[in-house]
Amino acid sequence: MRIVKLHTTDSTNDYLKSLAKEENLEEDTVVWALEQTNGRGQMGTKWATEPSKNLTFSVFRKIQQITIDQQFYALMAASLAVKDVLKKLLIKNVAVKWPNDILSDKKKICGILIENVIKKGELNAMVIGVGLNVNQTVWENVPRATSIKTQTGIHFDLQEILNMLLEQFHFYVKMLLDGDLEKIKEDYESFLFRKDKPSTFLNANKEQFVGIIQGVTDQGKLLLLEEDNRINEYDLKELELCF
Ligand SMILES: O=C(O)CCCC[C@@H]1SC[C@@H]2NC(=O)N[C@@H]21
Repeated sequence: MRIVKLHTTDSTNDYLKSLAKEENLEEDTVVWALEQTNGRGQMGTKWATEPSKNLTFSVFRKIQQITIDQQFYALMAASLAVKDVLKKLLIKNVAVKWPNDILSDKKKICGILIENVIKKGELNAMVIGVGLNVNQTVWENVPRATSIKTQTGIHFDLQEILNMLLEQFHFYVKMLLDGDLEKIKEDYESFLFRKDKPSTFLNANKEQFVGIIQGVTDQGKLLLLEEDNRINEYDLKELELCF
């Protein structure tokens, strides 16, 4: 495995995507930056963290092994890898807030952003970007953020946590490649934040409604049991969970 360690870049996802366009990248090439000047999250959000304190990295994976239809499985696999590592570090109350926020004690500790690499006009690979809060303890204007240090009181070596994450990620990628998709989905669903509990959501018109999270579809839509006893599917643009 090749790890490209950078001091600063705009976004490790962008860096890895341009690297993939220029050269024939080997599987599992990792770009890790101590600082990102334009870190991005889902739905056009920003991912800004204190330089050198947290992990911001991206992993390259060929689409030949994980198809575009299975892209959500890569997100689930990455989420499970993060969850396992956090549990090994004795972080409490770890859950995934659908689709890509890993929480500890209801606060966000990690975000994952998967993007496609288009080469010569065709889908070539995916880039799995992970932002994990490790040693940062103070956030300005970021509500509900936490880190490994905040949760444990212990300062961790970033390289050590990265190695743990990559090892665990390979474990789940192997599960994917072995076709054990059901197990990945089952494990992901079992650690969904507020699963099986009545929760309040906002729809695209910002109207409140109540639903009970049942699980996810193969494409990553959220399944909600609603008051009329129907189970409806939602994508990220269509709803927001209220805490
Ligand atoms: O919370 C989210 O919506 C996802 C955040 C993903 C952040 C990571 S940090 C490494 C990689 N590079 C980026 O620009 N984003 C991802």
